[in-house]
Amino acid sequence: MISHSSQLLNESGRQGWTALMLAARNGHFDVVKALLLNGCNKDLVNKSGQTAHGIAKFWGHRHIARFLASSGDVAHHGILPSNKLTDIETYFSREYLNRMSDKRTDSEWLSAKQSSSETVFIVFHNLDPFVTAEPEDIRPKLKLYRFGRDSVKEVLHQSDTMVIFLGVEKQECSPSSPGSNEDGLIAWFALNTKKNPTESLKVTGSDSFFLSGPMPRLLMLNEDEAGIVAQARSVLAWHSRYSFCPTCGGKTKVDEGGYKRTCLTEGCRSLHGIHNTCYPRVDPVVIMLVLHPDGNQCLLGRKKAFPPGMFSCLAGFIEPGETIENAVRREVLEESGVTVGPVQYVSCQPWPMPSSLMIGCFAVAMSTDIKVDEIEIEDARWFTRQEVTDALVKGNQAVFFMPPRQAIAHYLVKHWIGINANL
Ligand SMILES: NC(=O)C1=CN([C@@H]2O[C@H](COP(=O)(O)OP(=O)(O)OC[C@H]3O[C@@H](n4cnc5c(N)ncnc54)[C@H](O)[C@@H]3O)[C@@H](O)[C@H]2O)C=CC1
Ligand SMILES: [Mg+2]
Ligand SMILES: [Mg+2]
Ligand SMILES: [Mg+2]
Ligand SMILES: [Zn+2]
Repeated sequence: MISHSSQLLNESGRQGWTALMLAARNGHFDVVKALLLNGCNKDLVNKSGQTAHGIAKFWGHRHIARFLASSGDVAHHGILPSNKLTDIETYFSREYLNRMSDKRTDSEWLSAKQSSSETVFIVFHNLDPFVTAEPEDIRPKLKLYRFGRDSVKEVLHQSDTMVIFLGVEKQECSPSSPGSNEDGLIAWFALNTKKNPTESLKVTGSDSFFLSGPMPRLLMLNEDEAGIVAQARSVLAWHSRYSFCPTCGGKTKVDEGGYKRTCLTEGCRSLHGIHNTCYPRVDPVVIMLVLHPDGNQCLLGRKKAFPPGMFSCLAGFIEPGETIENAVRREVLEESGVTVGPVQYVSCQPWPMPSSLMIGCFAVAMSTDIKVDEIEIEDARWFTRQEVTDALVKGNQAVFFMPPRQAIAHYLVKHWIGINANL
């Protein structure tokens, strides 16, 4: 019945009795549990002013009364939005290319693509991408400069240039032109150099440059290309930081289109079996919007390094051997002193500075007193729905402001407000 007519969950009959009250009255423990798990409201009262908890106590079903009193965890799920979220796209997350990982070991195919005139090369210098400002916009949007084989020829042959294979354009982005090249696939590669390569690059048009410094300028790309930069920059950053074998300190060579580094020292342990030290890394981070038990406030904090006036969701690195849910609970407790019950995953975002994966969650607070950890953050406060709405709408004009729309923290807050717009 619950799955067919979930609207009946909190329906009441004569004298305001709900299904939960009847289950509590008659001692049906499993029914009480199932109803709560499905999000039924345990705080409703009947016409005699009794809650399900009061009824269970009155009729001597002590285990049910205890469960109803302590089942904050289950009951608080009511504060979370329903699970029916559509697949959510964040900045840096769009997959414009098909990664074609099976081609990474096909060195013949890779070198054929590198010398094909249709292949696209994007160029980084010390991890800063080469971009072009699109002049027609008032606030210029940046586009990656797409080089052809001949324009990067010199750079490609420099000894300090790292080359990685990114993938091929999805067929829907580029209708293949048969005959021009064998499989009709347009491959993309990314290059990174230590020395400024501007002089040896062949650039047409003006207003093209290396976009220096990751933040906030990496947030000015168009959405298709933000995803390409997320992939390229993280892998290139890995190469620039892990040039030697982490196991023995020996020299390594680049394999698999830039997705692997193999140690050149004979007998090195990293050559036997599979070792994560040989592959690009991703650091998982939880970022969470903690919701007050009243459902109408959320917890935001300030790191010392934030610009004055900015508040954001709490965040922290997941530790080895830890689940997403437990990392959320630990980081929130460490940074704000607030204890967290239910945690719900919402959406995630690659964050290529250098290679985090921001895992965005909603979480429900079980306590509300704040005790700020003074080292990692300098302030944390409960903000009302109205205050965060103002911050989103008025931007810098509000009492405080939040990270820009491209950041998942912004998205989580906006999503929470949107879901509960009727409250
Ligand atoms: N706090 C926020 O609102 C936001 C944070 N972020 C990003 O989320 C990430 C994690 O957030 P934090 O609050 O800084 O984490 P955090 O709360 O875990 O504290 C950071 C500390 O953790 C340690 N740490 C553990 N593993 C680490 C690793 N793999 N890399 C670097 N440091 C590590 C370091 O001592 C570092 O100072 C950062 O990259 C930050 O830029 C992004 C958006 C918003
Ligand atoms: Mg922390
Ligand atoms: Mg933190
Ligand atoms: Mg931490
Ligand atoms: Zn080694």
